Amino acid sequence: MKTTGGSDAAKRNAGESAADLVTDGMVVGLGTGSTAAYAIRAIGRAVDAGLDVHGVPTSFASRELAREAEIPLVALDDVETIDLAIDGADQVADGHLIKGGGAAHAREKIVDTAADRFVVVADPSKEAETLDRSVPVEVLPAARQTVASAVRSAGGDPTLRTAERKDGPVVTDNGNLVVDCEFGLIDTPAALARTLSETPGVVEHGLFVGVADEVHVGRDEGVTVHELSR
Ligand SMILES: O=C[C@H](O)[C@H](O)[C@H](O)COP(=O)(O)O
Repeated sequence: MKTTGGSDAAKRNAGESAADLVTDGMVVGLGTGSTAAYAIRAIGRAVDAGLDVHGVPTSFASRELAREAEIPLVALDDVETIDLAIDGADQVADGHLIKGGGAAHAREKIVDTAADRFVVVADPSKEAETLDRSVPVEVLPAARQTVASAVRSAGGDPTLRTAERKDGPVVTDNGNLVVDCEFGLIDTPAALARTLSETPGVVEHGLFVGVADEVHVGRDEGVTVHELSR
Protein backbone atom coordinates (compact mmCIF):
# COMPACT_ATOMS: atom_id res chain seq x y z
CA MET A 1 0.00 0.00 0.00
CA LYS A 2 1.31 3.45 -0.85
CA THR A 3 1.93 5.79 2.07
CA THR A 4 1.83 9.55 1.95
CA GLY A 5 2.44 12.73 3.90
CA GLY A 6 1.70 12.77 7.61
CA SER A 7 2.81 10.64 10.52
CA ASP A 8 1.52 7.16 11.19
CA ALA A 9 0.24 8.31 14.59
CA ALA A 10 -1.86 11.06 12.97
CA LYS A 11 -3.28 8.65 10.39
CA ARG A 12 -4.03 6.09 13.08
CA ASN A 13 -5.83 8.64 15.25
CA ALA A 14 -7.97 9.76 12.30
CA GLY A 15 -8.80 6.22 11.21
CA GLU A 16 -9.62 4.99 14.69
CA SER A 17 -11.75 8.05 15.44
CA ALA A 18 -13.91 7.29 12.38
CA ALA A 19 -14.05 3.57 13.19
CA ASP A 20 -15.56 4.48 16.57
CA LEU A 21 -18.67 5.64 14.66
CA VAL A 22 -19.42 2.11 13.46
CA THR A 23 -22.29 0.45 15.34
CA ASP A 24 -24.05 -2.92 15.27
CA GLY A 25 -25.89 -3.80 12.07
CA MET A 26 -24.22 -1.20 9.86
CA VAL A 27 -23.13 -1.61 6.25
CA VAL A 28 -19.84 0.30 6.08
CA GLY A 29 -17.96 1.55 3.01
CA LEU A 30 -14.28 0.72 3.40
CA GLY A 31 -12.04 3.33 1.79
CA THR A 32 -8.64 2.89 0.21
CA GLY A 33 -5.23 4.17 1.27
CA SER A 34 -2.92 4.28 4.26
CA THR A 35 -5.28 6.32 6.49
CA ALA A 36 -8.47 4.37 5.77
CA ALA A 37 -6.40 1.23 6.46
CA TYR A 38 -6.24 2.21 10.15
CA ALA A 39 -10.04 2.40 10.22
CA ILE A 40 -10.36 -1.00 8.55
CA ARG A 41 -8.00 -2.61 11.07
CA ALA A 42 -9.89 -0.99 13.97
CA ILE A 43 -13.24 -2.24 12.59
CA GLY A 44 -11.67 -5.69 12.28
CA ARG A 45 -10.73 -5.61 15.97
CA ALA A 46 -14.29 -4.57 16.85
CA VAL A 47 -15.69 -7.44 14.74
CA ASP A 48 -13.39 -9.78 16.60
CA ALA A 49 -14.90 -8.44 19.83
CA GLY A 50 -18.45 -9.17 18.60
CA LEU A 51 -19.53 -6.19 16.46
CA ASP A 52 -21.95 -7.22 13.68
CA VAL A 53 -21.13 -5.24 10.51
CA HIS A 54 -20.70 -5.79 6.79
CA GLY A 55 -18.06 -3.94 4.79
CA VAL A 56 -18.24 -2.75 1.18
CA PRO A 57 -14.68 -2.49 -0.15
CA THR A 58 -13.74 0.30 -2.54
CA SER A 59 -10.76 -1.44 -4.17
CA PHE A 60 -8.82 -4.67 -4.50
CA ALA A 61 -6.49 -3.36 -1.75
CA SER A 62 -9.24 -2.52 0.74
CA ARG A 63 -10.90 -5.89 0.09
CA GLU A 64 -7.63 -7.70 0.82
CA LEU A 65 -7.11 -5.73 4.01
CA ALA A 66 -10.71 -6.29 5.15
CA ARG A 67 -10.37 -10.02 4.51
CA GLU A 68 -7.20 -10.08 6.60
CA ALA A 69 -9.07 -8.19 9.35
CA GLU A 70 -11.91 -10.76 9.02
CA ILE A 71 -14.62 -8.19 8.34
CA PRO A 72 -17.63 -9.85 6.64
CA LEU A 73 -17.91 -8.34 3.16
CA VAL A 74 -20.72 -7.61 0.79
CA ALA A 75 -20.37 -6.55 -2.86
CA LEU A 76 -21.33 -3.06 -3.92
CA ASP A 77 -23.98 -4.36 -6.31
CA ASP A 78 -25.59 -6.42 -3.53
CA VAL A 79 -26.34 -3.55 -1.15
CA GLU A 80 -29.19 -1.09 -1.27
CA THR A 81 -27.91 1.23 1.41
CA ILE A 82 -24.56 2.06 2.94
CA ASP A 83 -24.85 3.52 6.43
CA LEU A 84 -21.38 4.97 6.77
CA ALA A 85 -18.36 5.31 4.49
CA ILE A 86 -14.87 5.99 5.83
CA ASP A 87 -12.27 7.06 3.31
CA GLY A 88 -9.03 9.01 2.98
CA ALA A 89 -8.17 11.99 0.77
CA ASP A 90 -5.13 13.40 -0.99
CA GLN A 91 -6.21 16.97 -0.28
CA VAL A 92 -9.07 18.65 1.58
CA ALA A 93 -10.06 22.30 1.13
CA ASP A 94 -13.33 23.88 2.21
CA GLY A 95 -14.83 20.38 2.57
CA HIS A 96 -14.05 19.46 -1.04
CA LEU A 97 -11.58 16.67 -1.79
CA ILE A 98 -9.06 15.43 -4.28
CA LYS A 99 -8.85 11.64 -4.21
CA GLY A 100 -7.36 8.93 -6.39
CA GLY A 101 -3.71 8.87 -5.32
CA GLY A 102 -4.14 5.10 -5.27
CA ALA A 103 -6.26 5.12 -8.46
CA ALA A 104 -9.32 3.90 -6.53
CA HIS A 105 -11.45 7.04 -6.86
CA ALA A 106 -14.09 5.64 -9.25
CA ARG A 107 -15.39 2.98 -6.88
CA GLU A 108 -14.69 5.23 -3.90
CA LYS A 109 -16.95 7.92 -5.35
CA ILE A 110 -19.80 5.44 -5.83
CA VAL A 111 -19.53 4.13 -2.27
CA ASP A 112 -18.80 7.46 -0.55
CA THR A 113 -21.59 9.27 -2.37
CA ALA A 114 -24.12 6.50 -1.74
CA ALA A 115 -23.42 6.41 2.00
CA ASP A 116 -25.84 8.07 4.40
CA ARG A 117 -22.80 9.51 6.16
CA PHE A 118 -19.36 9.97 4.57
CA VAL A 119 -16.46 10.55 6.95
CA VAL A 120 -13.09 11.59 5.57
CA VAL A 121 -9.96 10.58 7.48
CA ALA A 122 -6.82 12.63 6.95
CA ASP A 123 -3.66 13.93 8.55
CA PRO A 124 -2.80 17.66 8.66
CA SER A 125 -0.58 17.43 5.54
CA LYS A 126 -3.79 17.02 3.49
CA GLU A 127 -5.37 20.29 4.59
CA ALA A 128 -5.23 23.27 2.22
CA GLU A 129 -6.91 26.64 1.73
CA THR A 130 -7.60 25.88 -1.94
CA LEU A 131 -7.31 22.60 -3.83
CA ASP A 132 -4.15 22.61 -5.96
CA ARG A 133 -2.96 19.03 -6.28
CA SER A 134 -3.17 17.18 -9.57
CA VAL A 135 -6.58 15.65 -10.22
CA PRO A 136 -6.53 11.93 -11.10
CA VAL A 137 -8.82 11.13 -14.01
CA GLU A 138 -9.67 7.50 -14.83
CA VAL A 139 -10.13 7.12 -18.58
CA LEU A 140 -11.11 4.39 -20.98
CA PRO A 141 -7.83 3.25 -22.60
CA ALA A 142 -9.01 4.21 -26.09
CA ALA A 143 -9.86 7.74 -24.93
CA ARG A 144 -6.49 8.60 -23.42
CA GLN A 145 -5.50 11.11 -26.13
CA THR A 146 -8.91 12.71 -26.60
CA VAL A 147 -9.32 13.17 -22.85
CA ALA A 148 -5.78 14.61 -22.58
CA SER A 149 -6.64 17.08 -25.31
CA ALA A 150 -9.90 18.08 -23.55
CA VAL A 151 -7.96 18.56 -20.30
CA ARG A 152 -5.50 20.89 -22.10
CA SER A 153 -8.44 22.87 -23.50
CA ALA A 154 -9.75 23.21 -19.93
CA GLY A 155 -6.41 24.70 -18.87
CA GLY A 156 -4.87 21.54 -17.44
CA ASP A 157 -1.63 19.66 -17.96
CA PRO A 158 -2.27 15.90 -18.26
CA THR A 159 0.28 13.15 -17.53
CA LEU A 160 -0.40 9.45 -17.97
CA ARG A 161 0.27 7.72 -14.63
CA THR A 162 2.96 5.08 -15.00
CA ALA A 163 3.48 2.06 -12.79
CA GLU A 164 6.42 1.87 -10.40
CA ARG A 165 7.25 -1.81 -10.63
CA LYS A 166 5.95 -2.55 -14.12
CA ASP A 167 6.85 -1.03 -17.47
CA GLY A 168 3.94 1.00 -18.77
CA PRO A 169 0.86 2.62 -17.31
CA VAL A 170 -1.05 2.07 -14.10
CA VAL A 171 -4.15 -0.01 -14.89
CA THR A 172 -7.03 0.53 -12.45
CA ASP A 173 -9.13 -2.16 -10.75
CA ASN A 174 -11.63 -1.45 -13.55
CA GLY A 175 -9.11 -2.04 -16.37
CA ASN A 176 -8.69 1.63 -17.28
CA LEU A 177 -5.84 4.19 -17.33
CA VAL A 178 -5.23 7.19 -15.08
CA VAL A 179 -4.27 10.64 -16.31
CA ASP A 180 -3.06 13.01 -13.58
CA CYS A 181 -4.09 16.56 -14.44
CA GLU A 182 -2.45 19.71 -13.06
CA PHE A 183 -4.75 22.72 -12.99
CA GLY A 184 -2.89 24.95 -10.52
CA LEU A 185 -5.21 26.55 -7.98
CA ILE A 186 -8.70 25.12 -8.36
CA ASP A 187 -10.89 28.08 -7.35
CA THR A 188 -14.18 26.57 -8.55
CA PRO A 189 -13.99 22.80 -8.01
CA ALA A 190 -17.67 22.29 -8.92
CA ALA A 191 -17.16 23.85 -12.36
CA LEU A 192 -14.03 21.79 -13.06
CA ALA A 193 -15.78 18.63 -11.81
CA ARG A 194 -18.62 19.29 -14.25
CA THR A 195 -16.24 19.84 -17.16
CA LEU A 196 -14.36 16.62 -16.45
CA SER A 197 -17.55 14.60 -15.96
CA GLU A 198 -18.89 15.83 -19.29
CA THR A 199 -15.76 14.76 -21.21
CA PRO A 200 -16.41 11.59 -23.26
CA GLY A 201 -14.12 8.75 -22.22
CA VAL A 202 -13.77 9.95 -18.62
CA VAL A 203 -14.86 7.12 -16.33
CA GLU A 204 -14.46 9.17 -13.15
CA HIS A 205 -12.33 12.00 -11.79
CA GLY A 206 -10.92 12.53 -8.32
CA LEU A 207 -12.73 15.76 -7.43
CA PHE A 208 -15.26 15.01 -4.66
CA VAL A 209 -17.29 18.18 -4.37
CA GLY A 210 -19.78 18.62 -1.55
CA VAL A 211 -19.87 14.91 -0.80
CA ALA A 212 -18.28 14.66 2.66
CA ASP A 213 -20.22 15.02 5.91
CA GLU A 214 -17.27 15.15 8.29
CA VAL A 215 -13.49 15.34 8.16
CA HIS A 216 -11.53 13.74 10.99
CA VAL A 217 -8.04 15.23 10.96
CA GLY A 218 -5.74 13.11 13.08
CA ARG A 219 -2.77 14.67 14.83
CA ASP A 220 0.08 13.02 16.68
CA GLU A 221 -2.11 13.44 19.71
CA GLY A 222 -5.85 13.70 19.24
CA VAL A 223 -8.24 14.39 16.40
CA THR A 224 -10.04 17.50 15.15
CA VAL A 225 -13.49 16.85 13.69
CA HIS A 226 -14.89 19.25 11.08
CA GLU A 227 -18.60 18.88 10.41
CA LEU A 228 -19.75 19.88 6.93
CA SER A 229 -23.04 20.40 5.18
CA ARG A 230 -23.47 18.41 1.96
O1 LIG B 1 -7.14 6.13 -4.59
C1 LIG B 1 -6.88 6.27 -3.40
C2 LIG B 1 -7.65 7.03 -2.45
O2 LIG B 1 -8.42 8.07 -2.96
C3 LIG B 1 -7.01 7.35 -1.11
O3 LIG B 1 -8.07 7.45 -0.21
C4 LIG B 1 -6.19 8.63 -1.10
O4 LIG B 1 -5.16 8.53 -2.07
C5 LIG B 1 -5.57 8.91 0.28
O5 LIG B 1 -4.67 7.91 0.63
P1 LIG B 1 -3.72 8.03 1.91
O6 LIG B 1 -4.59 7.94 3.11
O7 LIG B 1 -2.77 6.87 1.78
O8 LIG B 1 -3.00 9.33 1.79
